[in-house]
Amino acid sequence: WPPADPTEPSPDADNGTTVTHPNGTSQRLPQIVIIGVRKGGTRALIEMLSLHSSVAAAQNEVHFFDWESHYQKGIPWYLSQMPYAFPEQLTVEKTPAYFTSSKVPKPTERVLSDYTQVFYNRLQKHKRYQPIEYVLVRDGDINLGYKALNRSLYYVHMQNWLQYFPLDSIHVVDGDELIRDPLPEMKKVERFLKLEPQINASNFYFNKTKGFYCLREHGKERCLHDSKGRAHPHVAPAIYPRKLKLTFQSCTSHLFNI
Ligand SMILES: Nc1ncnc2c1ncn2[C@@H]1O[C@H](COP(=O)(O)OS(=O)(=O)O)[C@@H](OP(=O)(O)O)[C@H]1O
Repeated sequence: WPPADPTEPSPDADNGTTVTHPNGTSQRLPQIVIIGVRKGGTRALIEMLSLHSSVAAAQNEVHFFDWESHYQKGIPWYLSQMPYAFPEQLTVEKTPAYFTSSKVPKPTERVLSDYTQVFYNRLQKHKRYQPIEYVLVRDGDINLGYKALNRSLYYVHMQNWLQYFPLDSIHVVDGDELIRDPLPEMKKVERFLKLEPQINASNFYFNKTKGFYCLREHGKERCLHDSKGRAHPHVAPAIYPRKLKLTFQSCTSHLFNI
């Protein structure tokens, strides 16, 4: 399907939530949002979900709810970032940064507020505050100010999402399983989204060179970009203090309790 063209004029449909193309496709706000977690396999998930004929995915990360400069552009801009989809298709976008952004889970008020304000308030463009890069361990203790570490505190971030979204509207994909054996994980996603079962074993093949599963669609094979599945640097075990391991353990158990 033709990707969203940001140079096109803003949509002016009645409610601002659909733009129709002559071939019967339209841009619609996403029914599915992959909120994270960063480096958790979100690109693999959205590409694998796109194998389903009832799914149309936004190609790029949209960063609508977490980047003030995008958010200020309003719903019409968000809509313009969406793929053209046939009526029976679900639209999906993925922005892993949503998961850890404290303001994002509270969408209704923000969206309504934006909807009324956006035409009147385009004056200010804020640049995101760039956090200082912290190190993993500081003074022998865990540095929770280190972003990469903080993002891993799933329990903390999930609490925030659960304040505004019922648990049954959230599906957790196991990123390790998505790497090890993607098909069962994708079948669970299909079931959660109530999609007709369609993704099957022939959609995946293991690529020995890449060391990951790649995708096969209509006879065409493709792997994820080279930036996905890179070798990780070796970290000396001494850098992990005991406390760090305990923190991860407790987070994991909370996540499983959800
Ligand atoms: N099939 C397949 N092919 C390649 N990579 C795969 C696949 N399935 C999951 N992964 C894992 O996805 C990790 C990147 O996660 P994200 O796409 O969420 O990263 S990002 O936050 O959008 O940058 C990426 O992390 P790295 O291994 O560190 O590159 C992969 O481990």
